[in-house]
Amino acid sequence: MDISSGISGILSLVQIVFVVITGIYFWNMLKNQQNNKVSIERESGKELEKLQRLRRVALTEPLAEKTRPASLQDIVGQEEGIQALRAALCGPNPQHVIIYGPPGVGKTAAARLILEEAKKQLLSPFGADAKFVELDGATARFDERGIADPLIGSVHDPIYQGAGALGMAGIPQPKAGAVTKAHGGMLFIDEIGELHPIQINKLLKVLEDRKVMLESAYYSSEDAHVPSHIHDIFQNGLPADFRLIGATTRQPHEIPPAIRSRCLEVYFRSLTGGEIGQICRGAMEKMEVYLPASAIEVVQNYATNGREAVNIVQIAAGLALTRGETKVTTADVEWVVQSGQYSLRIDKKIPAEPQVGVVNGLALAGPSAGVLMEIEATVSPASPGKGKIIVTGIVDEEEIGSGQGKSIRRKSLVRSSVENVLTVMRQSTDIAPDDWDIHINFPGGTPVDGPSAGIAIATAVYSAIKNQPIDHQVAMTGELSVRGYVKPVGGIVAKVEAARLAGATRVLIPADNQLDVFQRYDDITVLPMHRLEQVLVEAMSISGKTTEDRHPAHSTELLPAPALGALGCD
Ligand SMILES: Nc1ncnc2c1ncn2[C@@H]1O[C@H](COP(=O)(O)OP(=O)(O)OP(=O)(O)O)[C@@H](O)[C@H]1O
Repeated sequence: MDISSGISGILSLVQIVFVVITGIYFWNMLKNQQNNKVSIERESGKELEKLQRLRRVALTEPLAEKTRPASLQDIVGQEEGIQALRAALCGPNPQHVIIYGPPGVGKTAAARLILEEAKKQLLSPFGADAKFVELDGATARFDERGIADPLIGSVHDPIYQGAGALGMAGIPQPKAGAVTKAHGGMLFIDEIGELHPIQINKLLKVLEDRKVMLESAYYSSEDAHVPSHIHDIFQNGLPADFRLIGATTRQPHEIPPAIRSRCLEVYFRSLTGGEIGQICRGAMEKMEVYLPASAIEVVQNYATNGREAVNIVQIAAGLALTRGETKVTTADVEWVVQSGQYSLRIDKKIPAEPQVGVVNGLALAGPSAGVLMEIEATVSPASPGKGKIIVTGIVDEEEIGSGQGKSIRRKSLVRSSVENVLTVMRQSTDIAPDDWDIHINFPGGTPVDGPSAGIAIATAVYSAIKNQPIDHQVAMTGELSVRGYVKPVGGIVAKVEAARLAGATRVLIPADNQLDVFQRYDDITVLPMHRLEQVLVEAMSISGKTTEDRHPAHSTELLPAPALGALGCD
């Protein structure tokens, strides 16, 4: 055997060993892959089985869903608000809307139903498949890096999206947000006042453009690997033509003006005890249980809104149903209000009889929640020109503009109103307020502020000094200028409504606040006031004559100087 044949033998052996090793390597690799596949399939099989087991479990329909209003007619007490919603959204040119109102009075329920109502209209642009998309402004936080934004949408860049096919190929993927999901339908943003200012700005841009433009540093219009639909999205935007319904428990002035100016503003009001009772009876029927009148009365006394009413009925019904009964007892409801620590609801009513120095003022307890607010004044003689003023039950000082980088502290507006009242009296009347110690009180435990109590404060002080009672069936609201003019105030509809619900027969409002809708009320007369003299005549005329007797057709002309001879017209 020569050397060369020995070498070639060794080489062949090495080759064989190499081939065997490579073969074993690939065989192992295949086996591993096979094993992986089998274990993934086994794992996936187990998960699927778990999922199917979960899907087979179904509880009965929750009582909260059973009691949810199924049509706009089921929503109690919000006729005006629903009419405004219909006008805004059910016509041929629907508008964006913001619904203001206290919590739990039917804002969400109405918004959820209005799209279906709109679809019934022949000229409505909403198609049969138009979607209603909901988002909660309080939880819809966006990511400042733009990686996730449930409202506007975002781009999953390859670096974040993992090893999917498009990610591997380095292609950014646009992800639609709620504005695009709502395209062609309605986008409902509950608690819209809680959205971050940047989100509001982005939303405004979408409302303006009716589409969303998305950006990514990973996108190149030249890249031939990018699929055409992604080119299309980056170049033309994602469609986002929808109508916005925002709901908020905040006051209108707390909502950014830019969004307010693009929306029709709709107000839902707080519910009366009677309306709470009606909601209670509706819930009872839907839950197929029975509550005696005394139990409904307990709910009426403790629930301050529709949601609380329905919750109390649900828990009380739960107690009865677990006993195997469908009759809910008054004791069940009492137990729920005690254990739930509900507070007794106080529906403010007008006083039983005329009193000296006590006047029914009107205030706002929310954007569309008016309340009757008693204002009382007492006086005692002081040394001439040395009288003191005490004002209690008010906000002393308030901070405004906080949270927006700048805040200022200002003196209470009620205190300013008191000073205006005294100026008017000093200048134009035969009474000298500086000769009296005057105590003005706003009872009720909730500090009040705002200028709209001006005419009420003046009436209370005037009545106390003159020792002349004020008609207990009159309520009033209006700012008083230092020259004795009655200036307009906010929330007039809610305030008139509160006066009406409290049992007032006449309500005095600034002439500039007069609305046609007030003519429709048949249980209260709304009288427009220009000057304080008119206010005093109306407030202190308790001879039993009606307003019609005194001023036919509710004349808004300036009255002659009042017989009271106190305040002169200027
Ligand atoms: N006016 C109403 N008429 C009938 N049911 C009502 C009314 N208001 C509230 N409810 C009941 O309370 C539930 C909750 O009401 P809804 O969510 O509509 O209130 P909301 O005003 O949107 O409150 P929030 O501001 O807290 O979201 C409803 O599903 C309904 O069962």
